[in-house]
Amino acid sequence: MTIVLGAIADDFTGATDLANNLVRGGMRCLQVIGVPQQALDLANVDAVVVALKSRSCPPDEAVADSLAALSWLREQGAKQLFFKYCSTFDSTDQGNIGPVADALLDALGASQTVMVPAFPVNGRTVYQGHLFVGDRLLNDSGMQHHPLTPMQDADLVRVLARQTAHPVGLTNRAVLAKGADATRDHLSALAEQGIRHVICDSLDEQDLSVLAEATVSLPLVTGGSGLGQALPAQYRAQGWLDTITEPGRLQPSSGSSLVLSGSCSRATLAQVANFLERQPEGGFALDPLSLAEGDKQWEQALAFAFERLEQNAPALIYASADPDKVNAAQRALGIERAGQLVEKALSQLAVTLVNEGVGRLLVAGGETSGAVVSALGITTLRIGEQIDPGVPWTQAPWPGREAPLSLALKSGNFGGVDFFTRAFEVLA
Ligand SMILES: Nc1ncnc2c1ncn2[C@@H]1O[C@H](COP(=O)(O)OP(=O)(O)O)[C@@H](O)[C@H]1O
Ligand SMILES: O=C(O)[C@@H](O)C(=O)COP(=O)(O)O
Repeated sequence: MTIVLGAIADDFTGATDLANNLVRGGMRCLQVIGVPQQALDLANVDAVVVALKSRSCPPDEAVADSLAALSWLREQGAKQLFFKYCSTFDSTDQGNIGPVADALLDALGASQTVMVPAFPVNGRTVYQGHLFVGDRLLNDSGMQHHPLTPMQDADLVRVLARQTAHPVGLTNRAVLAKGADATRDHLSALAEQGIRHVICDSLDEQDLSVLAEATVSLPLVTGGSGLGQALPAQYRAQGWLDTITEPGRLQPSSGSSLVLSGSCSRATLAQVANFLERQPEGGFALDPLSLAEGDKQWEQALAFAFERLEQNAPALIYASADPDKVNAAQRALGIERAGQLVEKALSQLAVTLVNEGVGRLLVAGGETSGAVVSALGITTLRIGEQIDPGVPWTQAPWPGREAPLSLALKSGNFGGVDFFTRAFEVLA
């Protein structure tokens, strides 16, 4: 038995986002954390998403990890490979989207791939190569203040050109409007001119469906989870998939509820504020400057969580802060150290509190989720019910416990304003 799609996601929330959309497209999908070290039973699996933490690490590391994932996915017989990055194209001039895409193309011996970040249901669209978040250009959407990958240019052709030595082209909406055959011809014409990376416009699901049809035969596609939802129909049309699978039901969850947030994105800041409005006693703020001074604040956070959990009330522990506060911490500590202090504190809280009975854990932020899930030692995730577009509940087996651990990994900018409350209602 071989899989149809093998995906490499550059962060953990992005991986669950893609897995969720593949499931919604009717595929049986398993998410694995890093390259599996043991053989997996993939008999009933159509797609595997390998979650990496390769978005913000040095480009060499991102390339090495992505190539290891590629090699494992090819061993599983994947017919098509998908490099999943953020729908807001999170990257820097050094990478990692360009270097990873180049390395994957080289390893596959392929000459061209498409770049399709759009996720229209969550407001991410691309027009004339420019990325919009809702009605704002990317560089005016809040993403210009991202702590690790500030996005200060919405022109993706220009952004990607700074990350690769190869030519970057554009397939715009006028081409897509002519349909899949015309789009395929356009891509071939660009390939003949040596254009290796093609940024693709997409305004809606119809555009994504045209792109999926035009690219189903490419060895490698890249982008956001919007394309992921459109591809399964094409795999069915190719005869590679013959069933439509309903999204799986997870086992009933049990245990206390905890939210850990290291995301400073606009949506998360509003979700933190909304939770605190509803439960003024329910939150504890971490500050990297205090964490740098020693263990005192971490111990206070732990004591706070224990108190809440004893009262059977959900606890929110967050480092999420507005750009001024983040900048001040980064100036004092350096960008990397500020982030690491937060990630370490939240991960250690997760490990201690899950071992003490937390059974429903919501983590906000991609890097943060990577740190927390890795510290928990989780290796596979089953995908369950969607809370909001791009964010499903997932489950991981938890040794010594009958019920698995229920885990929601929320991308920074995803989810409605009441997400931290409603997520647990969905689970109930
Ligand atoms: N108050 C803060 N000051 C500086 N850095 C922070 C602060 N809070 C969180 N961070 C760091 O910012 C980064 C946020 O990234 P991430 O978790 O991917 O969130 P998002 O999904 O919103 O991008 C993490 O590395 C986190 O540790
Ligand atoms: O494509 C997306 O927007 C998400 O799947 C994603 O990758 C978000 O990353 P974070 O905002 O860093 O969680």
